[in-house]
Amino acid sequence: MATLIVRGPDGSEREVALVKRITSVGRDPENDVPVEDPALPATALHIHFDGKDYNAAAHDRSDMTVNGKRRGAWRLGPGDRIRVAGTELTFEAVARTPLPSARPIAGQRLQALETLVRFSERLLGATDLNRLLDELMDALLEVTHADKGFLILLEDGEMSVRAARNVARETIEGAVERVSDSIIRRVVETRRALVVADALHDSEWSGSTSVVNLKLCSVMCAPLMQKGEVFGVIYLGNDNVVSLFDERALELLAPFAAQASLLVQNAMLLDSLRRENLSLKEAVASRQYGDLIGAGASMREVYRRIDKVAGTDISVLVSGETGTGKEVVAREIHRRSTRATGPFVAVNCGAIPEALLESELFGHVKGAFTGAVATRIGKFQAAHGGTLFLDEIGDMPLALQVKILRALQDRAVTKVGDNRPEAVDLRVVAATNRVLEDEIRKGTFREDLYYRLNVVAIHLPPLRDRGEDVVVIGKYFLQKYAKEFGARVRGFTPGALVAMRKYAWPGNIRELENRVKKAVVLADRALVSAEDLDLRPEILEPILPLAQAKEEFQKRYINEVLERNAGNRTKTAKDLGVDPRTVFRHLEKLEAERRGQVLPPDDEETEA
Ligand SMILES: Nc1ncnc2c1ncn2[C@@H]1O[C@H](COP(=O)(O)OP(=O)(O)OP(=O)(O)O)[C@@H](O)[C@H]1O
Repeated sequence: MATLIVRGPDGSEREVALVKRITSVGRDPENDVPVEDPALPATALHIHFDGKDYNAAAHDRSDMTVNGKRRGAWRLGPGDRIRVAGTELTFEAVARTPLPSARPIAGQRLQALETLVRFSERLLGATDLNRLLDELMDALLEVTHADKGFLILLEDGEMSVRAARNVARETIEGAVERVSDSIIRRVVETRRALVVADALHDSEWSGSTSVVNLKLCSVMCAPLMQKGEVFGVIYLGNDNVVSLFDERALELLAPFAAQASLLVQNAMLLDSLRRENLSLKEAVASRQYGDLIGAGASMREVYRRIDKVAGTDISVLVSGETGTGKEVVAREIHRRSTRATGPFVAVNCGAIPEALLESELFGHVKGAFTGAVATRIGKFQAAHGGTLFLDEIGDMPLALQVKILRALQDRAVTKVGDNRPEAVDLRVVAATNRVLEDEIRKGTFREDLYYRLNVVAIHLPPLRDRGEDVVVIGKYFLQKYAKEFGARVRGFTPGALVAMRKYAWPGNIRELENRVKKAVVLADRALVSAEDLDLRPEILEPILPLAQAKEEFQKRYINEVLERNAGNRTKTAKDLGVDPRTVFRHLEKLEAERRGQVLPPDDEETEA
């Protein structure tokens, strides 16, 4: 490294290393080389290093001589003597005495640790990964005195510059092209930090992209590691000072990089969770209708019907297998109706013993039967001004069906043991998982009541026929219960998603909810697996006779294509390369199945 021997007018002598690109000499203490010489101008000259040579230039026409001759500017060679006023400077291409480190490291370790603690504290409040990384780089520039810093992450083998900062705490534009570089490659390959003292003159690195593009003199690069793997690097440089970094500076950087690795990994995990959360929220929001989640064609048809009937007082009959959301639909109708501020009263007709059902529905007067110690109103009166939800209406005994029909026709009910009818103003939504038409045929359900309740029918498809909705609803429950139980679970494994799509879900959404809830409580990993959901291969794919398996597949496949085509039968037939009558026939069969009927086999099927 080049040096200047500085001799003052009093004969004192000292050696100064030329570590900067431009070194100023003068009387003013602000200069890089201040000299106590009253005759010397405030700044007398500059020595400029152009990457190859050192050039002296007189400042403001000051009287400068080199080797006894007056010069305005001069390319310096070994032993050249510069004189201004009473000061003499001798240029040496190499240091005469070993120089102390360019920057004293003592005390910096403490400063670095303090900065690290401050940074860690900031992490606790950090909400955004990009800002956090910028803060990390700013802290590192402060500690190491680098004037440029880059945090580069390796994602899927690709380098991406996640933070690029200069001392002014500004983002360096176009950083990717500037640093994609052999120095980084070396650090990634060796997994070891690297210091380059005088990069412009180091034959190994002087051609590297970053050194050329950023005109770097000093470079220090350390890996960010997790479980022995490099996932990024911290790259620091200075374009002004050579030999800024040495082994001791590396020692300073090492704990910082180790801690930063943890912090960055954590922050990245948090960031990905936040992003996943947000996209799930968006997905749920775009697939949500009140408390109902799902946006497949069949559910969109359900929403359309709810929209149509909600504002009226029309009776609605909701049908669907157990756990498909019939009560949620009833509540949604109520919530969107003009009765929303009134009560919503649910009665499970199948769960109440027959002897108690009448009094439960219509109330009783004191002494009406043994145990009737006080007069009580029934569910009909409780629902006055609101909506009465009659769940499992198919389980209602015939005798009571007559009374319900009368109450709905007369808009009045009479308590058990009383003979004074009371007016009630309510809307009825009934639900059933039975096929009521069959019950009528069997004589267990009254046709007149059926028509009274079934002014508009809403059918809820089973979960297995709702396509991708099963995943969206599953993720919604996962998120909900992870939050409720403070669990660290953040998603499903790909295997779990496949299993969820394959499984038949006999208990529908209630079963999905229960399985996910249990998995969230018990899971000890971030991702819930098919095993956590108790979806073992044997319950996913029961072995069927080939003909039945073919039929099942065909049914599912046509449903899927129909779903993709938003229910358009002609397009579905065209896509499947079949006659439209095949699709119509398929839908007829589904409808018959829903009613529990069996259609005669087609010619095609008979042949098969
Ligand atoms: N589309 C949906 N999105 C989110 N949650 C749903 C959806 N459908 C149903 N659920 C939830 O599934 C569970 C079962 O729903 P609900 O009780 O309404 O079903 P049901 O058809 O009335 O059942 P049952 O016939 O057994 O009375 C509830 O916890 C409900 O909140």
